[in-house]
Amino acid sequence: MSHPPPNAPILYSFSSTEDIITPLADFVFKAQKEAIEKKGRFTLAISGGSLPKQLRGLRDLPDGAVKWNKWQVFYADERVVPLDHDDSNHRLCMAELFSHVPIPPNNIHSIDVSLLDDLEELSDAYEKELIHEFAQKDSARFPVFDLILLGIGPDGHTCSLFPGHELLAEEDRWVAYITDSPKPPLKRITLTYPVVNHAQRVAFVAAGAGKVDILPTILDEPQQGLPASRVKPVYPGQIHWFVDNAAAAKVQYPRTEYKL
Ligand SMILES: O=C(O)[C@H](O)[C@@H](O)[C@H](O)[C@H](O)COP(=O)(O)O
Repeated sequence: MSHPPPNAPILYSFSSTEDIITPLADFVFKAQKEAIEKKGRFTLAISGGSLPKQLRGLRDLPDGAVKWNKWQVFYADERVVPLDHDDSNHRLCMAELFSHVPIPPNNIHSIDVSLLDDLEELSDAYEKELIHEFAQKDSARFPVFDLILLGIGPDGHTCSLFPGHELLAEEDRWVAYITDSPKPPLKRITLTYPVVNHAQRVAFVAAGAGKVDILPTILDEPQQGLPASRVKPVYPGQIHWFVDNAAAAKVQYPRTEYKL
């Protein structure tokens, strides 16, 4: 059976980093509304960096608009550190977003910190957490997240999938670990491409001049195979890029206007 080719990414570019906040909140809001109407729940994976802060528009939506109790949140990648450590993506997401909204703590799936010394066990346990959420309810080979929110590094990495790393070729596991991250901390777990590429939607957020030299390679020369370019959700999955003009200054890829 042949599958249609992946959808082309949609690029939205805004005047400033600040101007990303409202459309991004609108986008996440609509994604959760559609998912909850269809299936009664919203599954989200989220990474760290500046992304959690850029989601602050969600905090300003009218009370009751976001059905926080229907959200199931996983981390697209996580540093293998205690949950209150400065490097923890969970700590960051709690501080920037989740501690400000009425989401039940059990709906936020953090790593099992009793397993910090055994990465194999830790990533297996996180995979089991995903299986519990997805396989029993959806019975698919790979989880289909309603939305995965990602950043990119200046080297084109996304999640903890780094250029040239053997994990780029992982085809089976849902969650994998690395002990040799080129960027500290060394130890991380990450969702793999089969999971990222089965999502219904992926949204990348990239802002600031620090991304200006890598974005053209990711968007205009995907054949170079940088980790972020390898995110190609199977049809009908769709990638959306939320960037600012500083980051997109050298990108040729056509822009689309975001409609609120
Ligand atoms: O894993 C890491 O070490 C970082 O979290 C990294 O993946 C970050 O998310 C990107 O570099 C985007 O960073 P900004 O969001 O700050 O641009």
